[in-house]
Amino acid sequence: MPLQILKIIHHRISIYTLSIVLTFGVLYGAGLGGYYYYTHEKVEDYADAILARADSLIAQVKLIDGFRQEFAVYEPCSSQYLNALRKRLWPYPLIKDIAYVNDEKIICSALWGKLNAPLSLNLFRNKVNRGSYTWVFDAFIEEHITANVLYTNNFAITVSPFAFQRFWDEANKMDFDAVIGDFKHKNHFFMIGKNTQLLESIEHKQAHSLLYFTEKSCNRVNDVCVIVGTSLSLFFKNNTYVLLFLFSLSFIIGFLIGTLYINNLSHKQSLLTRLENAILNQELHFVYQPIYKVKDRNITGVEALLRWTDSQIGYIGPDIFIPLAEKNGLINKISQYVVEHAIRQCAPMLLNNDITLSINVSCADICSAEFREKLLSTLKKENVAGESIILEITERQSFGTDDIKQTMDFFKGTGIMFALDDFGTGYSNLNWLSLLDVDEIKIDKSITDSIGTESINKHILPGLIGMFKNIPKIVVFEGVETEMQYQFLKENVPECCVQGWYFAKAVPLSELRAVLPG
Ligand SMILES: Nc1nc2c(ncn2[C@@H]2O[C@@H]3COP(=O)(O)O[C@H]4[C@@H](O)[C@H](n5cnc6c(=O)[nH]c(N)nc65)O[C@@H]4COP(=O)(O)O[C@H]3[C@H]2O)c(=O)[nH]1
Repeated sequence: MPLQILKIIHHRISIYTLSIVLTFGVLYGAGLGGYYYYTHEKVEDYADAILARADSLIAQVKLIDGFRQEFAVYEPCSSQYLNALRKRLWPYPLIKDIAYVNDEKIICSALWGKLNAPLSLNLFRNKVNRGSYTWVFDAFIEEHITANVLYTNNFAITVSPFAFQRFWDEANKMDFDAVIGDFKHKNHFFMIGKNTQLLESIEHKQAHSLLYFTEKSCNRVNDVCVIVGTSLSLFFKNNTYVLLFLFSLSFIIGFLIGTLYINNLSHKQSLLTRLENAILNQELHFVYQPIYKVKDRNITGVEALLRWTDSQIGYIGPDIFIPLAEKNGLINKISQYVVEHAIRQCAPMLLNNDITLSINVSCADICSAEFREKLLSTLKKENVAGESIILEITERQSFGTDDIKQTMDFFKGTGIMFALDDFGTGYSNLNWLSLLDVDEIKIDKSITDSIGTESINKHILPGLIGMFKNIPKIVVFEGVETEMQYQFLKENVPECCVQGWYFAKAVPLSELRAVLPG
């Protein structure tokens, strides 16, 4: 296989690989963002739901506690007492039992009746005093039975072991951990999930984990806070479906982007190759647009404008192929082509008429020795005076003014003139005007367009006109399209020149000869 083809294949594979990898990166990042957002929302909802459950548990405990005086009328642990407890217990699903306590020992309860022996509440995991109440968490009741009990004096309320049961399912499914504690995180009451130790350490800043994030939901009135935490998985918890989906999507999108890029590249390359061939085969041609003195409508010069009609693509405007040539280092060839062909074509016309030929050149070219050589030799060969040529320059390639100044100095003795093109646009402005001693200023069509309109340029225009009156340069207004613009310029800038469709469009040389006297 020829080396060239191998290079192309290698280049294409690199583009596809890069495009797929980048797409995967973007999709992965977006997926991770979405996954984080989803988990975050879930964690928030989870914390809120647990808090709501804790709040209703506290509400139920408070309600039952409020019945204490009602039970006090009966002999403790009598059958009436126990009956009253059972009746009150019935409607509260989060409460398992109500008991009579004496000396921190359960004597009897709604569920167990009178106990054979008092049950001490002194074996527990955690004990928290809250005002006149005491919470005992995981109090030992019997083998394999523990309970969370709130007691005060002679009264104890046992929380249902199922009060937070449903939250365990979600904790297991989503890898959530939750701690229910007081507002200041001093006491932790209930724990849900497998990794609550890590959550507690992170919460108390004893441990750090980048991929573990926490959310809080608190109720200051009940002095309860629910803290939920979960670890983020960089690989979507190794969910093969998600990963496979991401890979496939990245492959498809990356492949499409790669193909689009390659197509675009080859289109540009083919356009460039075509342009190169067009220059080589001398297929580019010119049209010429006359420039008039506004006060008497006499033609003072013509501007050479390059045209390209490709045999396959058709007409391609200079606004497309000139920037393409500038970007790809072909503009010097174009400029030499323009100089050689336009001067040769116009030589007889320039000899027989007192007019100038304006040629568009790139700043980079006029500074090149090759271009200077070509221009001077063509002028000599065609016997055309330097005074007949105006080189139109713009700042499009942001070329340094120092080099241009040097070039202008170089051409000084030759009579060749310089025009600052597109004045008033981003490419050509007052800064350039002050730095370069040009012979002519070409006012951009956007400023001419503002004549008679309310645009900002209209307000700038009077100032510009005042300035042009005081500088000894030829001023050419480009793109004059209407009678009104013409009349305005004739009245306000009678010394200026004009160019535009109102007077004449750019035409082939044969048509131009018809309007010239000589
Ligand atoms: N709407 C409107 N347009 C008007 C009117 N009067 C003239 N024009 C157009 O305005 C452009 C004037 O040329 P430019 O400012 O030098 O701007 C030129 C110049 O920057 C560049 N260009 C054209 N020929 C050459 C060339 O030979 N060499 C280089 N380097 N650039 C060229 O391409 C640009 C566009 O050239 P064109 O498409 O020929 O467009 C020309 C011309 O056809 C008018 O009344 N109304």
